[in-house]
Amino acid sequence: MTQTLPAGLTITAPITDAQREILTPEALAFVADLHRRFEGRRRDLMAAREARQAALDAGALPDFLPETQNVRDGDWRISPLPDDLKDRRVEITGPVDRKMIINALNSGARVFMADFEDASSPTWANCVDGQINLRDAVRRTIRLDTNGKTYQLNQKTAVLLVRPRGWHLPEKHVQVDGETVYGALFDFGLYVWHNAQELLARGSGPYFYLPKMESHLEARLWNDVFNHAEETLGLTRGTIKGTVLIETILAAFEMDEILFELREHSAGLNCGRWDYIFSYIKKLRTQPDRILPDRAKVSMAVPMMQAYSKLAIQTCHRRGAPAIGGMSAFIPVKGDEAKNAAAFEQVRLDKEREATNGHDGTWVAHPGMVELATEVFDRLMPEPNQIGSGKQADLTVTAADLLTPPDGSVTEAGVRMNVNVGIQYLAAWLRGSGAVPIHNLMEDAATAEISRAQLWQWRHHGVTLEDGRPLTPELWDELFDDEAARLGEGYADAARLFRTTATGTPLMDFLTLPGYEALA
Ligand SMILES: CC(=O)SCCNC(=O)CCNC(=O)[C@H](O)C(C)(C)COP(=O)(O)OP(=O)(O)OC[C@H]1O[C@@H](n2cnc3c(N)ncnc32)[C@H](O)[C@@H]1OP(=O)(O)O
Ligand SMILES: O=CC(=O)O
Ligand SMILES: [Mg+2]
Repeated sequence: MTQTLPAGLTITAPITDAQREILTPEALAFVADLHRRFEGRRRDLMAAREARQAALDAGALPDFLPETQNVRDGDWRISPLPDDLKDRRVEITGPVDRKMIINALNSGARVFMADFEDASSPTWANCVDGQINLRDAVRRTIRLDTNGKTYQLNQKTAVLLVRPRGWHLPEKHVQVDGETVYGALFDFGLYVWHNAQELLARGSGPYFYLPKMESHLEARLWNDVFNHAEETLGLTRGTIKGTVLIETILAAFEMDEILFELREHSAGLNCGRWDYIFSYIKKLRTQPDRILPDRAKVSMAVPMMQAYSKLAIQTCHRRGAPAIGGMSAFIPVKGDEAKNAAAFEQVRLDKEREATNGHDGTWVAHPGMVELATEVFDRLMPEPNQIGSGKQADLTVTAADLLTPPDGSVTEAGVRMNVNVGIQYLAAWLRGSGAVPIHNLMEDAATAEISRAQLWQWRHHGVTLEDGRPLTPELWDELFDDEAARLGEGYADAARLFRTTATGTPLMDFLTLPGYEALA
């Protein structure tokens, strides 16, 4: 069977019969229309990111924007939340793999975020088969027979949210009028085209998580995309809902503005703590007084991360919006009772901190953590959410609170750990797996980004290690090469790529961009 493509659109990848059901001429025409309308603005916004980075490289610091003071001072609220997004106490996340989708929807969590972003390696097969899986999940026909086991949906399942790729990631297999289509519009467009009406008929809606934004103008672009999609698909204005991940240091200064831009479409904010740390390092990379200690020491308990989380809670609640917490990397440990108990204890402490601060829900990485997180939020959040709780209402967060790095040193073990985990993760990503357990922790693209950005920052500034030795380029090379050698020849390609992303000048924007060139 040959594929009829809309005028001007080409696909440079093989298409299976099953994928043809997603890549229909009508759905692709919708994607092409989104591209033609919005690609110019996307490109301008990426150029604005570069200009902002140049100012930060020259020594500027992020601050609250003077030109949007009226938005911060104004008395407005987001549109009322749909019923199925009022109580989001526990949200599980995972890649768009068929088994994971079924397991996550059955996990007992209130919400499942199906991820085309940090947890997915964006191979063509992952991206398009992920859409097949989501279509079947929405229609409740999803089923998998594997290893002698049948997977299908329980009667009661989680509410489905989808995270498309960020504004920066191309979908290299699709061109419109000779230009590459970007992943955000491809993932969003296909999902909303195939599922919006079906979701509404089933009492839910087209709901999204929006990643990695750096300004309210990027949120405005998503809002305009939503408006246009609603008009095209005959949906009532405000049907599409987006929860924005505050996971860049710049977005932390524009939380009110982001909610305002999306106010008809907003379902709140989330603290994407991993990319937030990556963004802090990346944006302030040239500034010697902003060096972070070992990755493991930048926990949610440190002042700068507490300021970020509490500001998200205060901002959201003032606007009638939920403030969802973030992800703890701990997952159940098989075959070691003590380590397993310690992992559960870490998650319990993290979720208790979030619920006590006033978050309206949290993320877990594994079905084994759903019960624990639910118990914590049931105990500390008796209402469906904490929007009216008044928690953090009197808080004052300054720019310095968000920008002051935590105390703590850089150690040889910290350098080695970043190299080891970064290479292992990248090797898995290059093989098509975007989320993997490493040293009993869940790791995804954001881990690798933090790791290589730290390695770059520590090398660039020649930090002094805790034991007094300066991290010279020679010592850095020695530690890197030693860790890479320990992993063995099977990791050579990943090690080479990881090294480039941890040393190139200036620091590369995203390791997934050069990585994507190597993906099928
Ligand atoms: C920074 C951020 O962006 S965080 C958000 C993005 N990251 C993620 O979403 C990562 C989510 N987590 C995962 O992908 C997985 O937990 C992993 C890859 C880390 C570990 O997965 P596994 O190696 O399969 O773990 P494990 O063997 O313990 O799994 C046991 C069962 O739970 C299932 N499972 C594990 N994690 C999940 C999940 N997040 N969603 C659904 N099912 C899951 C497995 O499929 C397996 O099912 P089975 O018994 O039917 O075969
Ligand atoms: O996407 C979530 C994060 O922490 O990064
Ligand atoms: Mg992230």
